[in-house]
Amino acid sequence: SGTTRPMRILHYVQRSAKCGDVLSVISAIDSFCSKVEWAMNVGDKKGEILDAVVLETRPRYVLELGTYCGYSTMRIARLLPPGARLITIEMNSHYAQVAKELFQHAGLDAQDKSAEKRPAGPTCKVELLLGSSSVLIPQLKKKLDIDKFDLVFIDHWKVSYLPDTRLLEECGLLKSGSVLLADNVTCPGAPDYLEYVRNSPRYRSQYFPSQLEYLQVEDGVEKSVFLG
Ligand SMILES: Cc1ncccc1-c1cc(O)c2nc[nH]c(=O)c2c1
Ligand SMILES: [Mg+2]
Repeated sequence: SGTTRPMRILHYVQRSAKCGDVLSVISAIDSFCSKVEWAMNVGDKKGEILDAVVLETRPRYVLELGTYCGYSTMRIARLLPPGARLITIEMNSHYAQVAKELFQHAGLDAQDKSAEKRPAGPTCKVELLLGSSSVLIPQLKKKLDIDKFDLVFIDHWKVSYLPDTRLLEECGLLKSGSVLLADNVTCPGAPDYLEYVRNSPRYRSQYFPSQLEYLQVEDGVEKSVFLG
């Protein structure tokens, strides 16, 4: 039945955002999703909290769980210094394809790591992995030569927040001071994840109240520092 929502976002951006200008791509997505059609980007309000946490953490290695159209990937990437690496995992191949095309429009040097034809080692900041986070997380050290993540942005599916966090711990991908930032802990909600990070002695957790993207509905993000 014609186009999908991610395609409509992509077409709007291609028509109205300036090539090579990541800020204009971000604001074009926000204006489309607030004026034309809602979509599950982290959005501008929670996006400002994300920005603040990225700037405060100054991460060199970032993991994002849930790329969707790449809106938060671009918000994070624009604040990272050259040499930093941002790995984003998406299990929906259509979402991943749209994200890649949005990165291209934004002039973000992004690479589809699942593609065969790629130069060895990271030549660019954003590395998009296609697949399930529970399958890919245990492969990150070996396949991508990553040791620990300084920041993890969790924004995929609420039932996966807790198991994937436990997996990150078990795979030795977190170090003392690593920051987890989880979207949607109020809406749609991730109660088991919240219970865990708020009660575990291994985390210091803080809730940032906000609103669901583009709506007047309450939501918030949870920042949890791993204590090792
Ligand atoms: C889709 C939706 N409907 C009503 C209320 C909230 C949502 C919603 C919002 C988000 O920011 C999401 N982020 C990642 N993954 C999601 O599934 C998701 C779902
Ligand atoms: Mg979200």
